[in-house]
Amino acid sequence: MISLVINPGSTSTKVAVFENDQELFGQNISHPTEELAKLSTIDQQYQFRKDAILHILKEQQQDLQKLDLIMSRGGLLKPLSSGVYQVNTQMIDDLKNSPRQHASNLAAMIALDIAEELGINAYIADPVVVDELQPLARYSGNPLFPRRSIFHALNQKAISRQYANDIERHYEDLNLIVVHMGGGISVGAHEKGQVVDVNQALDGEGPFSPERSGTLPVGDVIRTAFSGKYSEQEMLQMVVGKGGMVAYLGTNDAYQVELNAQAGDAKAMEFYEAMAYQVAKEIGSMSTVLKGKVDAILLTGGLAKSRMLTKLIEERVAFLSEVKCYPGEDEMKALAFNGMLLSQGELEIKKYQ
Ligand SMILES: Nc1ncnc2c1ncn2[C@@H]1O[C@H](COP(=O)(O)OP(=O)(O)OP(=O)(O)O)[C@@H](O)[C@H]1O
Ligand SMILES: CCCC(=O)O
Repeated sequence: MISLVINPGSTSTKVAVFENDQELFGQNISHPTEELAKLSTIDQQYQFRKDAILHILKEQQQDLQKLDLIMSRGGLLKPLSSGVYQVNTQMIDDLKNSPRQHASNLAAMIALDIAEELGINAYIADPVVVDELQPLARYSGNPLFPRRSIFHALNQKAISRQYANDIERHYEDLNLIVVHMGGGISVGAHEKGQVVDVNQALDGEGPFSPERSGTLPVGDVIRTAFSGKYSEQEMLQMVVGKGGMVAYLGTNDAYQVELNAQAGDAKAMEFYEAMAYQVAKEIGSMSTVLKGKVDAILLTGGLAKSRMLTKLIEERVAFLSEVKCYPGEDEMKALAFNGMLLSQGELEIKKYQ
């Protein structure tokens, strides 16, 4: 079974071709801040990402006719249970009308477009809106603003299962704190296979990240929003896209910031320390959700490739439990794996409605 896997992230587009769960070809296309800043509408983003994917496939002489199905990362749909869903027109309508924009909204649209041309099906798995929050986690502080579950569900679940497999236990028997650190950063409390609490990692709360502000002092934000100096769009961009590292240092490239820090740039170094500090605080907070019963803390995502960052985090949270790093993300393999199970009839296809 041959699958095409596509995953538009906030700072990159990943594309791969798998035979069952073995990667035949894979490429991570990075998108610098300046390049993304030119694309203001969802249509422009859609065309840009689709062109990037088709260009790479052509350049690598990948034969699209041999594909059996397309797996893609899910977007900002309504809250859903964990699983695999066939892309349908209802899903595309909801993605197009989503009140929040996010790169992952494009995945199913691009997947369906390519799939229809080839006469095959497209699916999403564990979208960012997987919601397993416990009732107490839904309180914010005002009933107008319930807390929501928007996070890197696909990678957090895949890494958790990989860890469980590594220690020969079942995911459903473990309490884990999983930290995905990419363009956005999510910290999930996994209690016996359910993500019972997680920061709303898109435009809600939690640590700042390469391109997001995370939690901000809310009174100051309201006063700034009503100051007349900024449009709604500009305020939202302060939170997603132009927040965090982009706001402080003007780039979403943490690797470059790390090189600068190592070369003696004190501002870059302090920024890195502050990012680790905020991530560690969020981990501490999630440890109380699990009442201190934490089997392991798992660090994953592009930023987990940085030994410097993971060491800074580890030195603050190692007292809680073992800390393990799974650098990069396993989202592509997780999507391909779901595709393989589907083709073998071992997985239920959920209907999006
Ligand atoms: N070796 C490294 N050291 C430090 N940072 C790194 C390294 N490799 C990648 N990064 C950083 O990781 C970030 C990208 O991570 P990732 O690819 O997981 O994000 P994404 O997929 O675009 O976004 P998201 O995961 O939120 O959907 C970038 O800031 C990149 O510079
Ligand atoms: C939080 C939603 C997923 C992402 O940041 O890319």
